[in-house]
Amino acid sequence: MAPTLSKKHLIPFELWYEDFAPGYPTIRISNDHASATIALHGAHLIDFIPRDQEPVIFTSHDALFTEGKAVRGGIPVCWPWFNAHPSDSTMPSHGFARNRFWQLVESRSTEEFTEIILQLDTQSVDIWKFDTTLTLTIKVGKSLSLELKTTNNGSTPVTIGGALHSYFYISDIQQITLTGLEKTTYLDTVVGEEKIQVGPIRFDSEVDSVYLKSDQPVEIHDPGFQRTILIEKSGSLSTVIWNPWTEKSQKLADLGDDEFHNFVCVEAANALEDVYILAPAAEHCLTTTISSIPTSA
Ligand SMILES: O=P(O)(O)OC[C@H]1O[C@H](O)[C@H](O)[C@@H](O)[C@@H]1O
Repeated sequence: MAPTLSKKHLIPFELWYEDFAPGYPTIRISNDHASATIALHGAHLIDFIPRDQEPVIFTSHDALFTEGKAVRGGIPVCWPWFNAHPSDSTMPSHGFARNRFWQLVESRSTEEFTEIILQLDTQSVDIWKFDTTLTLTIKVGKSLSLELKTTNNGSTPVTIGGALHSYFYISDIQQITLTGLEKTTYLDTVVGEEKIQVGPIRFDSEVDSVYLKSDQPVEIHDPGFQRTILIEKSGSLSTVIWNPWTEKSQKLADLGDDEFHNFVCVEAANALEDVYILAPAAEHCLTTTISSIPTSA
């Protein structure tokens, strides 16, 4: 059920609510630096557009805005596991945080950014037996930053994985290059082999790779949009790079057949072995900061 929208968090001319679809409220933010839309469902950031620039984040034209379904695109919050559940195939892919309504619990305006804090009530989730607090802090300014914080309030350890599964809007998948992951070992899940990255990443077929032991920033060089997108992160030692290419795109009902040309996912992840076992009272923060830097023609 859609959450109640408290008026006390609104900021005149800067933060307001807008229904994207019936029963699907979003938070709209607009300030001197950028604009952004965040759905209460999944705390899912849907767009981020720095002033005088192309959108930085991709969302599919065929995305569904409905309860229980994650939006194709934006920044899905994958939590408390990444991809398939490690032992139970009946559990939802990428966890449950992206498929439920969150609450807006705080907002703040500064000269540099607008900040919101969203919280998910994990106590009411029937498939989750742990006592945790999950908050997502989003800052919309010149850069976009997200901090996903898990606190273990219970008396037993909790294992946490997940990702800030960012979809980036690009001019053409065959023209971009990704740097920052050179010489890093990765699991190429398309062929099921471990490899070492040689040089920048280029795309000419499906890519679904988990870069291991990687905490370094990644840059998307996009000559078509004359910009570089810098993706920094912390609390993450795995980076997932994904583009479904032709066949897989056709199988995804909420993605247009040709839209793969215009996005690449670079995900600040806690995937495979990179999970955190939180002792009682312990916290884990997964963060990402995204900046779009214009390059000269
Ligand atoms: O379709 P979804 O559940 O949103 O997952 C979309 C993709 O997410 C990640 O990038 C995984 O590495 C992919 O294997 C998966 O296909």
